[in-house]
Amino acid sequence: MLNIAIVGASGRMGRSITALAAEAHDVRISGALVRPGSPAEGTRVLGVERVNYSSELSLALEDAHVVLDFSAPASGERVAAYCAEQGLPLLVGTTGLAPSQRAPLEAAAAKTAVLLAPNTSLGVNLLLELVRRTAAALGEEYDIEIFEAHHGQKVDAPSGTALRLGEEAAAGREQQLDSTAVYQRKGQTGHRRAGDIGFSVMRGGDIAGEHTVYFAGPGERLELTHRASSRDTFARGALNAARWLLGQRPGLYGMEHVLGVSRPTD
Ligand SMILES: NC(=O)C1=CN([C@@H]2O[C@H](COP(=O)(O)OP(=O)(O)OC[C@H]3O[C@@H](n4cnc5c(N)ncnc54)[C@H](OP(=O)(O)O)[C@@H]3O)[C@@H](O)[C@H]2O)C=CC1
Ligand SMILES: O=C(O)C1=N[C@H](C(=O)O)C[C@H](O)C1
Repeated sequence: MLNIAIVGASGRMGRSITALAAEAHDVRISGALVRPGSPAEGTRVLGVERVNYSSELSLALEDAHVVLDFSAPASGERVAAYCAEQGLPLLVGTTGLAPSQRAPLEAAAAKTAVLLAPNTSLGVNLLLELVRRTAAALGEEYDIEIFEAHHGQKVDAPSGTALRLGEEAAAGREQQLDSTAVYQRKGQTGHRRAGDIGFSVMRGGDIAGEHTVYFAGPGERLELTHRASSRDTFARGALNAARWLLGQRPGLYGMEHVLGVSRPTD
């Protein structure tokens, strides 16, 4: 039985993972890290088991074989440092990480397996590969724009997935996203600069997650879209990643390693 501890267990993703884990025969939720003072703190009965929902890392993660973090950027460093110290494999699904919040996660990978996955769905991870190849094949004559739509409770923008799609598109053109990304347009913007990668964002309702990459060229437009119809698709991917993480050597991984999707730069 694979013991999984969740950071962010009472959130939307945490609840979805907990529900799917209850249906699986090979995994169980062994603990959950919650914020100090959270109403979720205490002992919960999950199925026939009593599970610690604690703000103490050592209690929340004590029986874990793998840790899944779907919470907020602020908790990442503390969790990653503890996982590194204990040699506990860690999946970070949280998005909206600033570079200074990502660095401690990368540092933890020297001591344990760390999987950074802004999107754990199978479809999006195939889309990343398609986008890189399409950008490489079409070149700069085709303008790239990325659109994403999510529910109104999402707190970061653009989504972590949209940013990864942008990185793949830029890499397909042998460029860096930092030097090509355009996140806002308003007023007298002037002509579109060749090579720009533009982002636009919609928030509303209960949209689980939608991403489209447009390649707009002379006389035609290619659109590659992924639509998640349920959060369960991310939860299923997270459980599969947890199964894969068990026994992995220390290092920094992505979903491409879990899914066996090759990347030209690997
Ligand atoms: N990788 C993927 O495939 C996916 C990633 N995500 C990402 O996962 C993250 C969570 O999304 P979602 O579940 O919708 O968000 P929610 O806001 O529903 O849940 C976040 C949870 O994290 C908890 N939390 C916040 N800060 C801390 C902390 N410092 N320590 C412990 N727990 C904390 C919150 O607790 P409290 O309720 O007390 O505030 C809450 O339970 C987001 O970054 C989102 O973008 C989402 C879907 C898929
Ligand atoms: O917050 C969400 O809901 C989601 N966040 C992830 C992201 O920012 O890319 C993944 C998914 O699209 C849902």
